[in-house]
Amino acid sequence: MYATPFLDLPPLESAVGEVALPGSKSISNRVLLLAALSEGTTAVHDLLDSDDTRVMLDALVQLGCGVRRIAPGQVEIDGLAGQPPAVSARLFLGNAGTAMRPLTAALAVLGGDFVLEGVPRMHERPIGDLVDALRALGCTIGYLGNEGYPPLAIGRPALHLDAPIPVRGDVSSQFLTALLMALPLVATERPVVIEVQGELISRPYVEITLNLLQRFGIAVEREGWQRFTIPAGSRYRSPGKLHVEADASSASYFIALGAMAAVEQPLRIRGLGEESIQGDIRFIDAARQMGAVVEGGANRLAIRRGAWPLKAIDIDCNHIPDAAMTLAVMALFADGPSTLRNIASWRVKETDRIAAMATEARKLGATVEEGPDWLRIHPLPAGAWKAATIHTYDDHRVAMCFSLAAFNPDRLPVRIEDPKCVAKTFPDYFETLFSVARTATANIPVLCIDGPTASGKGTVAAAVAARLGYHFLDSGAMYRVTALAATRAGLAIAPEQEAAIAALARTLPVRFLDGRVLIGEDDVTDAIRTEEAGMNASRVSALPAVRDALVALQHGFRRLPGLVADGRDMGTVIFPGADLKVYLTASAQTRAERRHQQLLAKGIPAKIADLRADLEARDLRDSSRPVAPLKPAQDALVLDNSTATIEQSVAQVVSWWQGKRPFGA
Ligand SMILES: Nc1ncnc2c1ncn2[C@@H]1O[C@H](COP(=O)(O)OP(=O)(O)O)[C@@H](O)[C@H]1O
Ligand SMILES: Nc1ccn([C@@H]2O[C@H](COP(=O)(O)OP(=O)(O)O)[C@@H](O)[C@H]2O)c(=O)n1
Repeated sequence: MYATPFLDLPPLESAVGEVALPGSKSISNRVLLLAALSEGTTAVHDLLDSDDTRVMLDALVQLGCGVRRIAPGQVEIDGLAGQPPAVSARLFLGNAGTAMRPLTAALAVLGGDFVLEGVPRMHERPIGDLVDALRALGCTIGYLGNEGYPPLAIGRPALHLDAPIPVRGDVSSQFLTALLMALPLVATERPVVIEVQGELISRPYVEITLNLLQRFGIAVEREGWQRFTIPAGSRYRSPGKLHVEADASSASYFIALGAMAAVEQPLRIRGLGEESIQGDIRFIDAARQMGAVVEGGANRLAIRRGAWPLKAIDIDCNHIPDAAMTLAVMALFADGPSTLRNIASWRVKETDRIAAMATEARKLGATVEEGPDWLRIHPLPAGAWKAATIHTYDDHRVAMCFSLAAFNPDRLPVRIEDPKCVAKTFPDYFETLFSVARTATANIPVLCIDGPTASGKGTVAAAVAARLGYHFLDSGAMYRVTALAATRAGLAIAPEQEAAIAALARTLPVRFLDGRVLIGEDDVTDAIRTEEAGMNASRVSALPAVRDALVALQHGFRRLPGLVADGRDMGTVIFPGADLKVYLTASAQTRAERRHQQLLAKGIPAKIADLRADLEARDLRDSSRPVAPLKPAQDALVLDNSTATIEQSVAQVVSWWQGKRPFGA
């Protein structure tokens, strides 16, 4: 996950390969609650690991449920068989509508002393229609903030279930889902009837609910989409084991990606097929209308670009409310204006999604018209795109949708603010995107930090990389590893052994893993950091054939979404076209003192004067060698940080970087 303030997506050109998607959020949270309400233990496989499922699991633990995390994506839940042993709890449900609504209903009919609350946005998402329905059947629910919105206080009910229970269906289908999941708990002696008032929106989500209720032993009788009867004698029983399908809404971004960018080979999706029980699988039909070529199997999909530009679409989105947001960005690549209709529910989601999509698409240069329940997006021709900073409103779908704008024909980058908001349903969304997206190497930004030893290059470069979400290349480590491997192989670090050391360097099984450096399985992180290893590295690095041998390895670090490279010749030789080159330096005395501190911290005694003499010798060798000598690139910005702190140096480099980006303020 990218926990950076923003993530810059370089211009992307095509997509190829296969993705495995996280489990469905809708199925995951329903299954967790149903398992909790059942008799017996349920083993849930392929569960989505995200913010929304985490708050649900935490709530179930607080309610006294046995929850065992067996492996990533696998939990076991001991059902409460309808009676929460905890009679009072204060549950924090984040921004998860799929936790708030069903838990409200279930706890209100079971009764107790509960408070249900969430993040500020959750307290702006209406729940009044569900509360009205629950109060009508005798539940005790109070509003702790604004009337009609969470947080809620739940007390003990005096239930009367003889008359049909009315619930509005035209604001959120989650109200009906909540009642359908709660009422089997009290339909023991007589049937319970629910009547939907108004047109039921988002029906496919109700179908998921009915399908899962069935698996947990509850056969709801349905008359049209207006009347639902929970039969007398209903009792939740665990199905034992249950697999969660991959999330069809998450798949929409990759279906769109295939339609836009899988030109030669199809893009493949695992864990989801055309027969999915999730309504958003019908996004496939919309994508096909826009020109995608989609082939589906039982548990896989393959998507290719068909029509290009995409074909404009005019579509009622009631059946695919979440995935339809993806169409809004695809519409920018269409052959005419596209209209998305019947999307009033977007206004009460994580944010007002109609306003959000319109505002952000306009930043890209698009013409967008919006109404109370519709959106019309005009295509954005080549030459008219702008490099935009996309605000994401703590809404995972806004972030994921707009990532597709990186495929714009003007080859402009797109900045996504707060990229970690995708954690709600798809924590590794951007990593998954980068695993299949392709672009010319020249499009991948590089920031170089070169300079003499102990100037702070490594420290500053790693911090800048972390701030930007970029990869980090510590090129010095490669020379250090090569020198160590040569010494261990009994090779003298001298010109006579140049060819042999170069051959060794070319096939060295070196790996960089979470700050550790490995040769094969051998962890050499500490061994390469001694002063002696630094001096040997300096010697080995003066051998031209060795430098040559390490070029490809260094170029290999230039991967999406970008690279910060630290060394001596990053800006002069390895990445001469880098977007920003910084030459970081400090006085010899300051650098010797820093090294001294560094060694002391490791418990290694040293004298500042000796260290200074050593580093001056190293500077001299590094800067006087004929091949790739240490010197600032002509277009480098020099930063003498003798009197600056690490944080000040990092801030200066990031600020220079921002100045080079096309996003404006
Ligand atoms: N601006 C700075 N002010 C104070 N100490 C610094 C500064 N920059 C780096 N250091 C410290 O100096 C030491 C050497 O930094 P390092 O990043 O290893 O340098 P290099 O990679 O250039 O050899 C580290 O212990 C680091 O924490
Ligand atoms: N791009 C690079 C990086 C390091 N080197 C050499 O490798 C040695 C060790 O590099 P390093 O960056 O780990 O060293 P420090 O600056 O941390 O002391 C340097 O003294 C350089 O001689 C190089 O020649 N080219």
